[in-house]
Amino acid sequence: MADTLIESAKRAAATQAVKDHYDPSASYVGIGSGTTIVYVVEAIKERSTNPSILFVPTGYQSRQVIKSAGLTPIALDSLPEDVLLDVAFDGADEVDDELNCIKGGGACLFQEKLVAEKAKKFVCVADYRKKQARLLTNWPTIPIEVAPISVPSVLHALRALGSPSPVLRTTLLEKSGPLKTDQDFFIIDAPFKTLLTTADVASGKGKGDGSNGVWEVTQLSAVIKTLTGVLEVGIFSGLNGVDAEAVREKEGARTTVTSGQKPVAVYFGMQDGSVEVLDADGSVKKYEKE
Ligand SMILES: O=C(CO)[C@H](O)[C@H](O)COP(=O)(O)O
Repeated sequence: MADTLIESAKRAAATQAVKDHYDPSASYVGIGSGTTIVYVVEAIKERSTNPSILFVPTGYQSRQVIKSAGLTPIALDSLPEDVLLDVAFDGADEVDDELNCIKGGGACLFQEKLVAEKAKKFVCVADYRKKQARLLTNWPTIPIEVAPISVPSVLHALRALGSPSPVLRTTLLEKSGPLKTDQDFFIIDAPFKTLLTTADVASGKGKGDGSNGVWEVTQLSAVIKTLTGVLEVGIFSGLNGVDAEAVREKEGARTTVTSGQKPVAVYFGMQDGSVEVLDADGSVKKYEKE
C-alpha cells in the first residue's frame, strides 16, 4: 500500500513537472537517474511530437530509460561546448527549504551534476519522503564519488570533518565488493549532523563551518570537494541555472564559468495525491489531485 502511494506520488509530481517545464519545441533535454525519472520520461513521451529532440542521459540507467521510451539519447560530451540544455529533469534523495539537494542514492551524482549545470533550468521531481526542512533529516548520508585508491585517505579525512562512520558502498550482493559508478569510481556514504541552510547561518543559528561537527550545506560540500581523490559530492547547492545566467550577464567574461546546480523548482508528489511545488523564489504552489 505504502509502495503504491509512493509510486503514485512520483507519477503525479513527474506529470505536473513535465506539463509546466517541458516544451515540445526544445532541442536538448537532460534526463536524470533513479526510479522517479521513469515517470518523467513516460510523461515526456506522451507529449513529444518532435522526433528531433535529443535527450542527454546522466548515466547508463538513464540512457536505457530514454532508449526504451523510443527517444533519442545523445552523450553530454557530444554537444558543442557553448550549447545549453533547455531543461533537465532529475530526482533527489532529499531537498531542503532552500532547494539544496542530496543526490547520489543511485550512484550517478557526477554526471547528474554535469547535466544539471549544463541546463538553463534544472527541475527536480520527488515524492513526499524527500521534502525536509533541512538536509540529513530523513536521508542519512552524503554520497561522495571517489577514486578507488583514495578510499582510505578520504574516509580518514571525512572522520576528521565530523562524519562519525563513513562507509564504502557495496553492491547489493555484498560479497561482490564495492559498487562501481559509471566512471568506475567508488561511492562513500558519509553521515553528518543535520545540515544548516545559509539562512540559518545568517540568522546566527551557527557558523556552519564544522565547529561542534555542525556544517552548513555549501560549506560542507566545498570542503569535501577539496579532498584529493574526490570526484564529486552529492550535494547540489549554490546557484541555480537561472541565477547563474543572470550573474554571467551582469559580470560578463570574468564569471562565465559560473554554473548553477540547484533546481529552479522542486515538484513533490504528496500523500494526498496533490503536488506541491517549491520555487527558487521561495513561493509554494499546490496542485490538487486531478
Ligand atoms: O541521485 C540520484 C541517483 O544518483 C537519484 O536521482 C536519486 O537517488 C532519487 O532516486 P529515486 O527517484 O529512485 O528516489
